[in-house]
Amino acid sequence: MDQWALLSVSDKTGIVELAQGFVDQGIGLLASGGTYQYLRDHGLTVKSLEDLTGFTEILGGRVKTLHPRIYAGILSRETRDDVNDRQKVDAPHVVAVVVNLYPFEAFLNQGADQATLIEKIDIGGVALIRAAAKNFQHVAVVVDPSQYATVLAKPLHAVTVEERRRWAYQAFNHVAYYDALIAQSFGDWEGHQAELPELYVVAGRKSGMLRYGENPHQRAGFYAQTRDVGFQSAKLHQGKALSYNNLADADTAWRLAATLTAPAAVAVKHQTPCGAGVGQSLAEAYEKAYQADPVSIFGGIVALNGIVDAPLANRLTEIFLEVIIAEGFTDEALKVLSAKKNVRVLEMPFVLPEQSEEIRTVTGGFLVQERDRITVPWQSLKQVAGPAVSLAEYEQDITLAWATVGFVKSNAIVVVNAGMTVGIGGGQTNRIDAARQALAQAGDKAHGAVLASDAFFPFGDVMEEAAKHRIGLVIQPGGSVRDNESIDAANAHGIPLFFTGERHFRH
Ligand SMILES: NC(=O)c1ncn([C@@H]2O[C@H](COP(=O)(O)O)[C@@H](O)[C@H]2O)c1NC=O
Repeated sequence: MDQWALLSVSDKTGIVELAQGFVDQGIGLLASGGTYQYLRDHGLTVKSLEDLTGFTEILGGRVKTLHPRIYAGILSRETRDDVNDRQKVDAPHVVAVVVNLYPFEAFLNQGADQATLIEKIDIGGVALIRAAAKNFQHVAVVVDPSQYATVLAKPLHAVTVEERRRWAYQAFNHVAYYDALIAQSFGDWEGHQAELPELYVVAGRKSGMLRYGENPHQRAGFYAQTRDVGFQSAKLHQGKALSYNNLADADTAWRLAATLTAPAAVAVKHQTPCGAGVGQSLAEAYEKAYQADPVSIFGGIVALNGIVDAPLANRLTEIFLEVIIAEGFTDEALKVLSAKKNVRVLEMPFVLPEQSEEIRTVTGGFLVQERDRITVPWQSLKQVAGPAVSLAEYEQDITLAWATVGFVKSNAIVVVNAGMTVGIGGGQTNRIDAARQALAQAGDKAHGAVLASDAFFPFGDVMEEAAKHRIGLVIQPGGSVRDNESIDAANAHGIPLFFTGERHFRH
């Protein structure tokens, strides 16, 4: 045989057809242990790599294809010296390498333990792929059964060098992704480190192209990350695929609703909450999220951290919502929602990932930070002004106000009354405008309400504004050089003022 294809695959899907295609072209088959057996069992004539090298697979498969005769066969160029070398070691002339790696990712997704995962780290397969991809001028490299149809579309000798380079590109991406998952797992086993790693690797698998990005002229895709739960495992019951903007908005709605433990509903527009409510039931929570701002919620995204039943589904369909996300839906609720074909209905668990990082690009690089986790720091909450007050009485409103303000773009002020956001001021370049916006929206509902600020008050003006609107309690991080202005104003107007000692910018 003049030319050989080397096959070593974990996933045997489609391998017989591919191998038959090579045979039909007069190309001989070389295969590693299990692949060899599989092809033989399917009636193909194949030579085992053990026969070729005279070297038996050892260490339970840890070493099976790592042999100079194999690599000479794959890596030799068509130069006189290389061909001489190849012939000197009696190596075959390999024209195609088909490998798919040990399924490390599948085992990772199943939550396999460390020892199992270590055994799923492919060594020889990666080396075979690298060798063939490096020598793409002369060798075709194939790493995934989804490529087989393309490979079989024409005889191997008719494949152009550009096509082989494209396959090599896929192969190097494949190996890089594979290794990134391994590196991330080792990082996870290290546990929390004081420093972020010197080299930061991001691995994503495209779970589908998005129709477009933020605007129709921008290309976009959603890449799922193995370690993160969330939207990749969400079940879309109905409606078109989510768009780029839908996903970004849905993330804010879902994260805020998942931050709250009481039954909660959150409405979001443009990555900013426009209404949020908590209550005894999900229906009550939604009513509040809706009443918070019945104008902005239209065409928005609503997340509900519980099970939606038919009456709630009916209420939800009274206005147009782009996306409804919930922990679950009863069958009757799904039936009700199915009448509104355009509404995307998404089911997913409301559990925030334990450990996760956020990445944002800037020109020339990317920024990495731990995700902000927002909970009221009850232990360190310090009253710094105003009359004594029972925190238990305000617990629900403080919790909602503090969580919501952490999800509103800075500068952010949120006013909450009776488990409902009555005023949200955000995305302002100064704090007093954010306060004025929130308080104007709250109107009479500001009376006795909780006002939360994502960062400290730089002046006493926000307290003065809060007093004008008869706010009941103020919670803010504190830490300004002019904290005394706010403390004096709170004392003068008899408003309890609490410092959290912790801020929650969102830019
Ligand atoms: N150690 C080696 O020399 C080696 N060479 C190839 N493999 C992998 O073994 C698998 C195929 O093995 P088999 O043909 O025995 O079923 C493939 O996933 C291939 O990537 C190896 N296994 C792990 O590294």
